[in-house]
Amino acid sequence: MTRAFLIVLDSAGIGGAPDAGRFFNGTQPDTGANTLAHIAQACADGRAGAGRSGPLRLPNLDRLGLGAAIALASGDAAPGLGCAPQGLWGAATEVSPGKDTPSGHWELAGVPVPWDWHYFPDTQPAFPPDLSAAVARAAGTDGILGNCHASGTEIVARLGEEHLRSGWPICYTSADSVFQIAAHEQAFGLDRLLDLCRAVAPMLHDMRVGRVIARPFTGAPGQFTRTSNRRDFAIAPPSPTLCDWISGAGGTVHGVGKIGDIFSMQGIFDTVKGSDAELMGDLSRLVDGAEDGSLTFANFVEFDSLYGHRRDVSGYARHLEWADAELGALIARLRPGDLMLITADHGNDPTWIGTDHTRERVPVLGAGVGVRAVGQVGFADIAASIAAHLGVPSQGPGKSFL
Ligand SMILES: O=P(O)(O)O[C@H]1O[C@H](CO)[C@@H](O)[C@H]1O
Ligand SMILES: [Mn+2]
Ligand SMILES: [Mn+2]
Repeated sequence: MTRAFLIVLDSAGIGGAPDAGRFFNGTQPDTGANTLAHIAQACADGRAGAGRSGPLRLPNLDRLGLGAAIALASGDAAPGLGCAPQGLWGAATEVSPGKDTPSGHWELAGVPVPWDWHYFPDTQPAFPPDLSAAVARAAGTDGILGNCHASGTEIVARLGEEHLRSGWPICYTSADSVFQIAAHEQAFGLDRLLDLCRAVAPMLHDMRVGRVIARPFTGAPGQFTRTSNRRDFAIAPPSPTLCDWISGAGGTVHGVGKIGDIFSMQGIFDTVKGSDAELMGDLSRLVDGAEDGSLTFANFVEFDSLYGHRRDVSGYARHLEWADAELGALIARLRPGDLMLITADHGNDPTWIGTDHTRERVPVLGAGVGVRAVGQVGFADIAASIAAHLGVPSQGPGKSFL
């Protein structure tokens, strides 16, 4: 009996990326960014006391080797973490030329990104006129709102009322290769928003823009809130990923959270979506019920979307402490032959300047294979290791660390 669980804590980086100086938040390079170490430091210094208090408490992740992984990746202090590891632990470095979710996940699944993404300039307007016109045409409106770099919650608060008045979709981008469309679920219509994103996605993908993201929101002016009906329309991976290797060999791949969107469902048998709390329930059911030979591939996005981009240190710390307790309970229920790897796809340091992701190494923490220091590895080695665990040939550049 062998099964694998690959869990991505979206944006839970641990610093130390050797190429961080080539990635930016505004004009400031990401050199020195360290999502988890800086959160631990803020907690220890009493700067993360909203809804929680004291040092960062992650006993289950630390027992696997989180504190040791942070020290290995960056040498930065992470107060409260750093007990003697009792699991598999190491730090992974990305080679893809992007610090976004598809780049990270594809490389974790054995496929580094072979092209340079297209990014929109931080100018107003940010989008070329023919693109804005094509989006308005597809929406059946006389124009679009936004047309700039923005944080999603900020732009909805600023332009939501005008959106209700004009009916025009709010289009914005970021330091990532994304084209995001925000619209009111009831006034504009959720299905209409999803249809619009689906319609314009091929045009954006042809430009090598990684994702078109539907950003539905609800509520009245002054209290707009985004809903969990977000949907990512991503470019398909350039070559077969871990999901295809496994499904091609007859295994089942279950997606939890954004995984189906990130891989355009390629090689994925089924997928569930919802809040992180709902997804943890889904993951728990799969720990009980996933088949022999299967991969359960889960993404928990709220670290990134609710706390990292919002630069909310206390919120990020609370979510980490919640996830630590939940994952600890799941680890205790693993069966002989199960491998659970816990990692991340990029950083999003909530103590950093700006609102964008940060280029960082990520933790590699494993349960089910005893105590093992795997050292510095590559993202693609994670795919090779899971393939090896499941007895499936690896088709990527990575090497198994098992
Ligand atoms: O500010 P919000 O809308 O959350 O958007 C963020 O989420 C996008 C995708 O993860 C990033 O590119 C960033 O723009
Ligand atoms: Mn991500
Ligand atoms: Mn993000």
